[in-house]
Amino acid sequence: MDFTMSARQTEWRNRVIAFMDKHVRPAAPIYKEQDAKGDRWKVIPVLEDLKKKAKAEGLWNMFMPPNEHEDDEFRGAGLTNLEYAPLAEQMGHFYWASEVFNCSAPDTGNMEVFMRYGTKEQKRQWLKPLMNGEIRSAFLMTEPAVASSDATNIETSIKRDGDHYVINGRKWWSSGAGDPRCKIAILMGKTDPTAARHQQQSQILVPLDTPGITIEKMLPVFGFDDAPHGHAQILLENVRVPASNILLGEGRGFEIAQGRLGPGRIHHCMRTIGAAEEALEKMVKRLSSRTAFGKKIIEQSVWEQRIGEARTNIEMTRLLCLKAADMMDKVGNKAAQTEIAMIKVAAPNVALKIIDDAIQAFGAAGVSDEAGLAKSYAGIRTLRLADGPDEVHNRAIARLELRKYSNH
Ligand SMILES: Cc1cc2nc3c(=O)[nH]c(=O)nc-3n(C[C@H](O)[C@H](O)[C@H](O)COP(=O)(O)OP(=O)(O)OC[C@H]3O[C@@H](n4cnc5c(N)ncnc54)[C@H](O)[C@@H]3O)c2cc1C
Repeated sequence: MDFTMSARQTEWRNRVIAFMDKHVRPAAPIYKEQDAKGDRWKVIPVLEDLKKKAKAEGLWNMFMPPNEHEDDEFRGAGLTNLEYAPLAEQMGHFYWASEVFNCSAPDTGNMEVFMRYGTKEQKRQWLKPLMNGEIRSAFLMTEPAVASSDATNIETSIKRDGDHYVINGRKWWSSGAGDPRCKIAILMGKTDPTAARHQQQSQILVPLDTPGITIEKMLPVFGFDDAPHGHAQILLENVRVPASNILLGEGRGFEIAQGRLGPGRIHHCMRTIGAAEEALEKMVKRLSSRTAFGKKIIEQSVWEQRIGEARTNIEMTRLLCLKAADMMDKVGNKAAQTEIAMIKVAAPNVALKIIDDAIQAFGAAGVSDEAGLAKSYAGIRTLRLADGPDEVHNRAIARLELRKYSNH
């Protein structure tokens, strides 16, 4: 085991840190101001400016793994998961920063789907503008009517009709669908309800301007609308798309879902560690600057305990995250399943405790929008649900653990 960063990793990390310090951090108040002004569902100008700068510096599509298909037309930065991990962590210091580098969800997962499973034509039509940061995308799986953490429950129907498929159903928590640049959705639904459980579902491309699509409402997270990205509830009524929009073929939805979520989950975890670091820094600075009951608040031993635990937990979580990333590179996403599940549960829980302590350290300012902590808490809290709730991942971990002792 070698815990030192490679020269390449260090170089990329330093470049991202320099960009964050020089461009992103100073732009945070501008982002906040532009976000607050006027329409909620709009393009935020400072973000577009930052995207141009990042692209010009080659800090672009860094999440995209080395191109397995050797297709030059669709090549990202070519970093491994292990090389990308520390970069995503840096982006996680601001909830909107990953988009600056064209590394934000759900586009990253969707781009990987196009990369792995799309036809050349589908790649040209959708992957290219996504890679250029010109459009955005959504992933439509979860449904209000069923427990969607078990994806076999998904009910939206996808029926073949001549040269087309016709889609009917209601989706919700379709992240990113509020953005005016969001043009394409990857939808999961049932093509054959009579097939074997894991062969009933398929994934299909649905351009969001197709007739029959209605955004019924946007769903807030603890009162935050997460604009301009947002989370939509979408009704699909007799939505007709060409038969060629099906990905990989009928009944292969689960196979695609498996491929999609490995890297996507771990990107969230890496960014979550960045959010925890940001909260810890704010906590320490705030406590060092205020006095109560005759001494600096930070000198109260309870804060030493909280800060000590926070640092230890961040280090443990980062190591687990890097281990999962390394395994994905070396033995593949499937073999790294348990590590991915472990970090998927650990990262948000660790970060939430730290953010909660930081909120406490700020007093009442912590629960307002003054310190950015309330928004951070709300965002990270959703990660105990999004991409599957903690219980489902713990179940997978526990099952492997039980198997170890099944002979006894
Ligand atoms: C902010 C946010 C963004 C999201 N973005 C997207 C998106 O872009 N696209 C998309 O398709 N979905 C998205 N989701 C939806 C998310 O993936 C689902 O909410 C999640 O999979 C859980 O499904 P559910 O809400 O239907 O909960 P349910 O399946 O109804 O589960 C409810 C609860 O039951 C418990 N539970 C479930 N299974 C077990 C078990 N085996 N053992 C013990 N307890 C269990 C858990 O506590 C779970 O939280 C998003 C969600 C949020 C909050």
